[in-house]
Formats: sequence, C-alpha cells, structure tokens
Amino acid sequence: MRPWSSEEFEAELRAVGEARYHHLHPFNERMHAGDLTEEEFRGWVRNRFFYQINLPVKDAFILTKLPNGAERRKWIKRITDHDGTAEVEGGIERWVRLGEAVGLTRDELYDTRTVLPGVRFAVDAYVDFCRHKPWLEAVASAMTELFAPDLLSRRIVDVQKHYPWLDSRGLEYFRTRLTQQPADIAHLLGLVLDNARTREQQEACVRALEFKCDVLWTLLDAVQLAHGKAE
Ligand SMILES: O=C(O)c1cc(C(=O)O)c2c(n1)C(=O)C(=O)c1cc(C(=O)O)[nH]c1-2
Repeated sequence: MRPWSSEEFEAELRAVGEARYHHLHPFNERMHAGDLTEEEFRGWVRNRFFYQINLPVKDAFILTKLPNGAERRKWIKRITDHDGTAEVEGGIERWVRLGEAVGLTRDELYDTRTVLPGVRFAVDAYVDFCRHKPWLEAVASAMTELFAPDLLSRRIVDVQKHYPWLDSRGLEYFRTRLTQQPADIAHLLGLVLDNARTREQQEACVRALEFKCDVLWTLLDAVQLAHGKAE
C-alpha cells in the first residue's frame, strides 16, 4: 500500500482525537458542566497525579531509544518540563499546588498506594508501551497532546466558573501547559510526520494514538466508577 501523504497522515491522526479523546468522556463533561462534588474533584486530582509523575518516566524510556543526540537534546525538555530544574519549578510541583487547592496534602498525593487499580493499570500500560515499543510509536502515543489545548482552555474557564471553592491559583498547571504545548505539538508532529515513511509505520502510529486515547479514557472510567454518581 502506498504511504499516506503528510496531509493525509495528519488527518488520520487528528480523526482519532475527534472520535475518542477524553474530552468526550462523561466525567469530563460533568466537570465542565459544574456537576462534580468536591470529593469527586479531589479523586480526579489525586488519581491524575499518578499519570503526571509517570510522564517523565515514560519520556525517559523514549529518550534512550531516539536515533541521535540532536533528537535527545530536544526530547529532554519534556522531562524537565515535568520534573523541573534547580532554577525552574516543574509541572509535577504545579500539580501538587492544584492538589493543595482541592484540599489534598503533598503526602497524600505521593502516597500512591491509594491510586485506584484501574488508574494504575492504565498508567502502567502507558509506561510499558513507551518502554517496549519502537520509538516512533512511543512518540506517536504522546500526540494526544494535539487535542489537549482546547480542553485545557475550556477547563480553566469552566472550573473557575463552577467551582468557586477552588483557589484559581491552583490552576497554574493548566495555564503553564497552554504556553508549553504549541512547541511540544510542533515537535511531536515534526518527528512523527517526517519519520513514519511506510504505510505500515503510519498505521502503527495511528494505532499508538488510539491506544493512548484508551489509556486516558480508562483513567476517567476508573475515577468515575469510584467517585462519580451512578449514571
Ligand atoms: O489535562 C489533560 O487533559 C491532559 C491530557 C494530556 C494528554 O492528552 O495525554 C496531557 C496533559 N494534560 C498534560 O498536561 C501533559 O503534560 C501531557 C503529556 C502527555 C504525554 O503523553 O506525553 N500528555 C499530556
């Protein structure tokens, strides 16, 4: 089969997000409608923390497989964006502040024994995927980030509107991600579009992105089941 053109390939990737990114999940819809209780919101923040602390771990696995130093130099920023540096606070620390804004302590967030089993399975599956799959597919699985900016912008507005008990300074994580994401998206798109040359590789990237949408979906399924109202 002939490879897709760059435009066709990008359209295939974007179609995955439109069909199954977690903006469509009922738990996210309820968050945006203002329907979550404080307890549900806390449950989401606490469980999503497990995803957050594993992002630099999976990015470190990908780092070991990239083809050359130039690509590693660019990729390493993804790790420091979350872990921070001696001078600059990282995303994980900002997520701790979101946790504090919803009434969780740092110790509670780092006590990962309380993570829901479904969340643990989903996040572990994502880390394993990035550890064991070829780098191109592992990079493609991060492309859910293409669909995140719209969701994050809406989240900032709707959370401030519907959850006045949450100190808006706790939302700094999302505001910072919005400034980081355009460069991340251009980086991911460049890497994947330039390096997936055969139709087989392109289709494997689409499947990687579908898998990652399932990771995010499953995470919210678990949170919804444990904390949410019965549908
Ligand atoms: O809050 C969200 O809805 C959301 C989703 C995603 C995503 O689509 O995977 C990421 C983020 N946030 C995020 O903040 C982030 O740093 C991030 C990194 C990655 C990744 O897979 O490498 N996804 C996401």
